[in-house]
Amino acid sequence: MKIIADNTVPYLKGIAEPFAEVLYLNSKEFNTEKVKDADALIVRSIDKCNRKLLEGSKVKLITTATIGFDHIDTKYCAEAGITWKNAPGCNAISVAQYVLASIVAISLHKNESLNGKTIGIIGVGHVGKEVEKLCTAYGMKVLRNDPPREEAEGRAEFVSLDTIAQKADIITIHVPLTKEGRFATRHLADEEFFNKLKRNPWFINSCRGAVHDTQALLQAKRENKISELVIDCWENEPDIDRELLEEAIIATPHIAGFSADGKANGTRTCLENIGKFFHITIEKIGEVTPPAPQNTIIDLNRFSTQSRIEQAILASFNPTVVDKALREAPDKFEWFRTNYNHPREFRAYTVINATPEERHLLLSLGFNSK
Ligand SMILES: NC(=O)c1ccc[n+]([C@@H]2O[C@H](COP(=O)([O-])OP(=O)(O)OC[C@H]3O[C@@H](n4cnc5c(N)ncnc54)[C@H](O)[C@@H]3O)[C@@H](O)[C@H]2O)c1
Ligand SMILES: O=C(O)[C@H](O)[C@H](O)COP(=O)(O)O
Repeated sequence: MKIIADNTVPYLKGIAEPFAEVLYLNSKEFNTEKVKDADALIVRSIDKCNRKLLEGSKVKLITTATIGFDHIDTKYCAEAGITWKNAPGCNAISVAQYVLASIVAISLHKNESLNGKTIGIIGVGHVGKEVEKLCTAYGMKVLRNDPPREEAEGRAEFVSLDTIAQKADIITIHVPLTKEGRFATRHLADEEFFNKLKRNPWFINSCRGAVHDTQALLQAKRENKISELVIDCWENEPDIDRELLEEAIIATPHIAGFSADGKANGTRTCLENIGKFFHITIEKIGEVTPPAPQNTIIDLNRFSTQSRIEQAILASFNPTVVDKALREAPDKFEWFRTNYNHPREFRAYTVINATPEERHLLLSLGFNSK
């Protein structure tokens, strides 16, 4: 069988070769001619899988190493008899840790405790649930908005978008990008939404850029309806809005889900999908693992007596590092994504010299601690 894989999917090379001919292409090289005799495609969010690419090909399966699948024309796939699969949850913990690290960095910068703040989570699926876990452990109050889940599960656990707008100190969005249907999310955060904000919240978009309306967001920030902005996902990536970059306190090149753990999960899921679909046992799948961090120990005694947990979080992943790089060279948006030094998630670290109280929090955040 023949697989065509994006050559920037990490930890993939050598794993499928024992059972398939594998051709690695960069995103720009994916074209009709190249994919026409492939049985399966392994893709990323930057690889548009639509009629133009697929018509006339013998592709049977598209598997994307991502949670989002707005780059796959699912209607066309249904029409053409092409099965597609994503990797649900693969990098959910990574995104949640990105959100926590970002708000921790802002809280240190502003000298404002997160404890007691209310975070409004819009979209409470794989990512939103992980954000909720971390923020609850951190002593924050959580408001959850998810109309599709509310409709299926009842109202008790959920609030309206208006309630989020009125009551949240921090708003973070974790919905898929959808352009049609009752729950369409394109420009969900628009002028009407921003006009309802009451508490000058911090606003975070680490799902898809088109879920906010850039002009409305800029206006809301300039009118101080939003006090701080964290942007990982942008409209029109990689050609990002430079004014929004200026306004954001943390601006990153769509890397919230880029932990090494999340990337390995995404790759492994793609291989599992191929295995199931074509009835193949993939002997080397166990080799798809993230590398250990250079130093697995975080010693709290290194840090000043205040904010030791916050410093431990930022020692494992600090969004301000990639923020600085992006500001210096916003044209290199995609380059930063391809050449990213994937951090490990909290679970790869053991934090030492914690007090019993600190240890309790560290364990609930997902660190090891002794
Ligand atoms: N920045 C990154 O690196 C990164 C990483 C992972 C995921 N993402 C994005 O985040 C999105 C969410 O990921 P997930 O794993 O939580 O997906 P998911 O499908 O598990 O959850 C999405 C949730 O959003 C809810 N939802 C749908 N429409 C809604 C609406 N109009 N209002 C409120 N809620 C709505 C759904 O009911 C669901 O519970 C992905 O689709 C992807 O686009 C980005
Ligand atoms: O949808 C997802 O999983 C994320 O947005 C993910 O970070 C996209 O990663 P990419 O395919 O662009 O490497």
